[in-house]
Amino acid sequence: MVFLVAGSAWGPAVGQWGMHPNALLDSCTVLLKQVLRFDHPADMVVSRHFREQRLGPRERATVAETIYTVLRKKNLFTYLAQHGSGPTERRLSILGFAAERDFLLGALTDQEKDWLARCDQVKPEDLMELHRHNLPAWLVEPLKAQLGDDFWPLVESLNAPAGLDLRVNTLKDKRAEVQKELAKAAIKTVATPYSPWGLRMTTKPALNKLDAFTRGAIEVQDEGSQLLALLVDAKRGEMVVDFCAGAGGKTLALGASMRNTGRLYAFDTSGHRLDALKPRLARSGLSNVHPVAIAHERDDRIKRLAGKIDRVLIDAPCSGLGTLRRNPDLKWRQSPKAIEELTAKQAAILQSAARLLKPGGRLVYATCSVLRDENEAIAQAFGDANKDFTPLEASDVLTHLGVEGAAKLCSGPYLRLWPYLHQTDGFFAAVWQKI
Ligand SMILES: C[S@@+](CC[C@H](N)C(=O)[O-])C[C@H]1O[C@@H](n2cnc3c(N)ncnc32)[C@H](O)[C@@H]1O
Repeated sequence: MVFLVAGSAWGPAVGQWGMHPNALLDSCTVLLKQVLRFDHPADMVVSRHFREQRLGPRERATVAETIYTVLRKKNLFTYLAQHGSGPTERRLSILGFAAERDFLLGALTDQEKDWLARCDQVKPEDLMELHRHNLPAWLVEPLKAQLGDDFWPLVESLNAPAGLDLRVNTLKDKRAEVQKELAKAAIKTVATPYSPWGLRMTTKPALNKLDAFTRGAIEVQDEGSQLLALLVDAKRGEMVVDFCAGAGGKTLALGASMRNTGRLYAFDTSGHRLDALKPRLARSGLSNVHPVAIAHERDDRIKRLAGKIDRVLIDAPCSGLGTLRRNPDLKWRQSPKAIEELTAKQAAILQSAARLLKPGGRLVYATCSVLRDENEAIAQAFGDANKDFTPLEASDVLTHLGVEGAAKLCSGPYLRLWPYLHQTDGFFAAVWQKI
């Protein structure tokens, strides 16, 4: 049957196993039970499990991919699991088990084998829509209304694993040189089609021991994220604010774009996330970055900088629904109420951060959500209420920066990236100039 994943493109390689299949299936079952409580992000729960359990790299890859496959296909697998026997989480783990079928069969009872063979006979056309799109009901209507015929291509892309992009730190090296260096370490990459800083990998090797990584020449960053930083077009000697800097993915790109000159404030309400920026900053060679933990978006420190800043990026807290390829648990952890709270927060942050800009300055509002409520609706309301901000066409900005085919990345005045069209996560950005 087409739904079961027995080793995906990113799954573990064929070879010797260090564990009996039943022990591995048990490990998946125990972990899945914890993940499906949805009280913490899945990646955190998986990492904790790996710290507590001794598993080899291949077994870890299988367990992680099994969990993520179940999260991606939860509606379908829950439906199929109704008809089997034994604990639900074990049946879900069997359906998502990310290794060769023969290995899995070594762990199954005769009853389970029969049930799995029956699952294999199920055809997509026999299934209800909810078992094919694997989305929560509340998310289906807004996406269908927005996407029309593109709903199914989007769903398929969101339910597939994501690739892996690197950003080359151009303060340290040129992209072509880093590409050659990686090729010598047998890591094949291609230049990203739109970002001038990006390399797309065709495999997922461990990077953190590579010299290019430890000397700060590369960072893992989706091409879409790179394009958000590019839209800011931060220049030498400027005063720039990354308002929701988090662990600094975009801060590092902005700092390099400023050639390590001027002053770049990295604000965030989470001191913990800003702490994660520090080792990345140390590797990057940037000394123009000033991380500041703020209490909220109206913090006094923001008032003091009002009217003084050349460029502000707001990479707003959002539902993350554009990143379902990497974080499939988010579709189960978000809710209409959470989106409503987020949109209120997004509007408040945008309004407050806009005060920082000096006349002629540039404001970029961005999210990694695919929902209109978090994107166009926020940008539209801000534009209507702030006539001292002129909207800029994102495609003009990117074309001016040398991005070929920039119009294909945009919808109306906005940047709108989609996994099924651009092989990036789903991203949105709106750009204004302060009059
Ligand atoms: C999308 S994440 C940022 C990701 C980051 N820019 C990157 O590229 O890695 C949003 C961030 O907004 C922060 N945040 C939430 N509320 C905020 C507020 N009122 N003011 C500033 N930052 C806030 C969160 O802590 C979170 O780190």
